Amino acid sequence: MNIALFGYGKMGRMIEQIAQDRGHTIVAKVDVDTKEIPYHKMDVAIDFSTPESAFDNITGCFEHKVPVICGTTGWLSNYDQAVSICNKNQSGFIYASNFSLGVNIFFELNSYLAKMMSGLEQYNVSMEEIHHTQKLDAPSGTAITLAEGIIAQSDYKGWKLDQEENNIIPITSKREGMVPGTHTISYGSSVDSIEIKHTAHNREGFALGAVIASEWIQGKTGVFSMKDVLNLY
Ligand SMILES: NC(=O)C1=CN([C@@H]2O[C@H](COP(=O)(O)OP(=O)(O)OC[C@H]3O[C@@H](n4cnc5c(N)ncnc54)[C@H](OP(=O)(O)O)[C@@H]3O)[C@@H](O)[C@H]2O)C=CC1
Ligand SMILES: O=C(O)C1=N[C@H](C(=O)O)C[C@H](O)C1
Repeated sequence: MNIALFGYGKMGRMIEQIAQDRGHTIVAKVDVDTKEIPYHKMDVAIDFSTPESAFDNITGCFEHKVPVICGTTGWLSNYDQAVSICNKNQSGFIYASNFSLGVNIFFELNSYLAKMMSGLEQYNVSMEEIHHTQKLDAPSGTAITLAEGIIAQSDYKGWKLDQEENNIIPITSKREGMVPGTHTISYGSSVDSIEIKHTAHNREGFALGAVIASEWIQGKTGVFSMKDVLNLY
């Protein structure tokens, strides 16, 4: 498979390594200075760039019918527009706030726990995410997906960063050293607490998931999620 990398930073480099190990070829590394983007060479584009550049990168690919796997976070106010450009051009698209198998299992666990806890008024939920100091967005995309998972199963109406309000999930974002990504969800009452936590030890899981998604989307048109790729129940 011929892969183009949009963004060749920490994730782009890790994806290159894993993709080559799985027999794929990197045909382009696109960054802000790239003058001519060789869409005709690409079977798939993988975007791990920046919140500011992701939308233009992705939609440029759709206009050339190149399917896109996007892991960039912090640009989702334009997600619906990206979906309609994908559909209009009969291209393929998977966005995931987190491509790792472990986090996608954690998403399911989070929904299940939220369903069990809904209606138990003695418990309040809160979330903490910790990432490296170079991260541009807060809260993390993964924390937003986790909050959306809780909201779908409960009476919580939304989430807010560093703010306690009725029916709102408070999210705390910490930036420390080189932390690849740690997410904790806590339900607290006056007598006890329940916590679930996912800790990434490195970026390999994210990168492998993105390459597996790229393999999966070959020959497909439409908009999919990692749930489709991993076939989790
Ligand atoms: N979904 C998931 O599983 C994961 C998502 N992420 C997300 O992926 C994104 C990238 O993360 P990470 O690799 O750690 O970040 P990095 O900052 O290490 O890499 C981003 C790269 O994008 C480049 N870039 C800047 N502008 C453009 C442009 N217009 N087109 C293409 N590339 C551009 C940057 O170049 P320069 O440095 O020259 O500006 C940089 O090399 C983030 O949004 C992060 O949250 C990260 C890990 C997992
Ligand atoms: O920026 C990162 O590093 C990460 N970003 C994603 C997010 O915002 O959730 C995924 C992972 O946690 C690492």
